[in-house]
Amino acid sequence: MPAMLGQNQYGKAESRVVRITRNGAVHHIKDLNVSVALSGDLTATHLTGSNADVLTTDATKNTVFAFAKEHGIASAEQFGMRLARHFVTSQEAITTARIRIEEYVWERIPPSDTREARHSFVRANRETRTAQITYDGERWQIISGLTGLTVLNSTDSEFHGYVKDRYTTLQETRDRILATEVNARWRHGATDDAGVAGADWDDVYARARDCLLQAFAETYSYSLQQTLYAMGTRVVDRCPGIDEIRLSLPNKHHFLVDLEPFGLKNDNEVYFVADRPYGLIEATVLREGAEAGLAVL
Ligand SMILES: O=c1[nH]c(=O)c2[nH]c(=O)[nH]c2[nH]1
Repeated sequence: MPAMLGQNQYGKAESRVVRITRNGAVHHIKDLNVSVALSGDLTATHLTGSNADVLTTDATKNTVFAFAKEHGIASAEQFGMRLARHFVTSQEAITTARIRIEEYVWERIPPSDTREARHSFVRANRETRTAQITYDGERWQIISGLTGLTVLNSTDSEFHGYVKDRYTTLQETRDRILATEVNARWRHGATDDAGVAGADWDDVYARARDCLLQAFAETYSYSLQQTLYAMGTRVVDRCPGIDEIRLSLPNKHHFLVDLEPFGLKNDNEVYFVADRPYGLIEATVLREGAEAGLAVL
């Protein structure tokens, strides 16, 4: 029996689109991972190599970004329906469109004072809390921390004035998204039995976490390095039990999508989220006079 073509589909998987809607100074964010799969009468392209009925996967990705600009994202369901309808009704060969969407939910970071929460967010799934305890029969070393605390500022971040060598292509920016996944380890200063006996570890954790979030939200940033230092300093200043903190912050780059080819203006609204490579910014912040004791993460 000769071979024959069975079920087939194609499209662009995992377009990461972030749509910011600006309501004055108060911003709203939608963050989706969109996968498009189209099917229909695509026998010719598989059997003969003719691409006459092939809408490129590149165009399906562009449609996701252009629709985010033109129509906004009210809900993943509504956005997916709009896309699916578009592909099926605009392409004669396409009879079925399957749009899979993961939505990453963001919550506002509450300010430490009475100001309104405007443009700083924390990813809704909780981080992982970590602890490392070392004891030699006399002295304790307690290192606590967290990984995977994902945060984003949709404005109040600039990056310019850096070295421009032969290989520098990055454009300077006065308004960008600053996003990172906070990985932190902090060392408690008390090392004897008396010092650790009364410690409320949950309370210290909650305070350190709050300090990290609030410093991230409240720092007008000229680099992730500067934001990192502000976050570490806030922890050392406000948590008297903590002598040292090491932060490892991947820069989760959000690039503006060029919508000009579709006759659309991108007014800092539609971003492409790159997952790799990423900048990795790391530093330790120490209480003055304390000895460095944290190994590099
Ligand atoms: O905050 C930043 N720091 C950098 O060192 C850097 N390098 C880069 O390409 N983008 C950024 N952003």
